[in-house]
Amino acid sequence: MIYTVTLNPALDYVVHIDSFNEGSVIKSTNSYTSAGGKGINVSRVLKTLGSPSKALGFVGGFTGKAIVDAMAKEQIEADFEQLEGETRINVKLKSGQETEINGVSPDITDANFTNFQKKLEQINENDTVVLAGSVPATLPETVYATLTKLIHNRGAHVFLDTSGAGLREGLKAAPDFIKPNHQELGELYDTSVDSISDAVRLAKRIQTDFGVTHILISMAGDGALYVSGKKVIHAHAPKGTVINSVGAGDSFTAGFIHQFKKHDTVEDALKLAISTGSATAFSAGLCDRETVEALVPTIELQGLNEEGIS
Ligand SMILES: Nc1ncnc2c1ncn2[C@@H]1O[C@H](COP(=O)(O)OP(=O)(O)O)[C@@H](O)[C@H]1O
Ligand SMILES: O=P(O)(O)OC[C@H]1O[C@](O)(COP(=O)(O)O)[C@@H](O)[C@@H]1O
Repeated sequence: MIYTVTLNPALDYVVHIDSFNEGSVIKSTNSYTSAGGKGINVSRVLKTLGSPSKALGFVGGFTGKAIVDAMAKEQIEADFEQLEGETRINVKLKSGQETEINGVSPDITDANFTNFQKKLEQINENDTVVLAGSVPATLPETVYATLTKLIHNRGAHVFLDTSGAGLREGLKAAPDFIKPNHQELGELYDTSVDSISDAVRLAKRIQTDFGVTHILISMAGDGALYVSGKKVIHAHAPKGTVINSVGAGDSFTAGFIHQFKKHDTVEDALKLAISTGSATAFSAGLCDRETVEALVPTIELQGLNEEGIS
């Protein structure tokens, strides 16, 4: 079974405008809401690809109810801990450029967290648990390390997709898979990633410093890297018109796990990951299966040496 954990879900409010002028009244040309937050998006895309999953995390208020209703409508199993406050609204402004205003997370009490941890007792050996998204303000930065240890004790694998302090602390518990994007990777070592070889060098440092087995680095239009042991693979992203890249990273994660859980090669998993991420980037909302399947045969992989050179 695949579980997704979203500690900090969001109702995404996607607003299209012709141009953004600060201080003026702007009429949107199109807008919609979407149940979001990283683990929730992963569950939604897994469903599209044909993998069942169960979504765990915290929701509250009318925004939380909108998420619960959306999951039920899409027939995705979910078991969220209910909070007193309201799940945040994240505004995604599309004006040619993409601007994001992410809301404030509701409070999570000690009792809420204890109830949530009880839900993790259903996890069994060989399950995969995706821990994804930012750490809410009322939880400690070490929360992903705590959860990773707990999940490892139950014999399951952990896929961690987060950034900043949550990633830095989470790495200390050696999750099995991580997927920072190239900016998040740079932030981890207080540097910038300006080339594929920069990304490979830092991925190798993560191997040495934290002992993570499968390191995926997504790089938007530059595709993605997979680093494990001595293996280094660069997957090229297909060319296309980007309509909405919100959820592209989560779609990439879903594509990788869907294929990897079938015991296919990492090469096949990487091809599906790129196809799924790019299919979402080329779509108005999250991807559909036809768009993903059409991209798979177009994806090119390139083996690199440990310096990131072909
Ligand atoms: N401009 C783009 N062109 C083609 N594919 C893209 C583009 N942006 C994102 N993608 C696809 O989505 C995946 C994840 O994108 P990325 O922006 O790196 O993730 P995140 O949303 O986590 O920052 C990429 O590996 C790629 O497959
Ligand atoms: O938890 P975070 O890091 O604030 O991110 C939440 C946002 O990320 C998303 O999950 C999209 O993530 P990606 O674009 O990285 O796939 C949105 O649905 C949500 O608004």
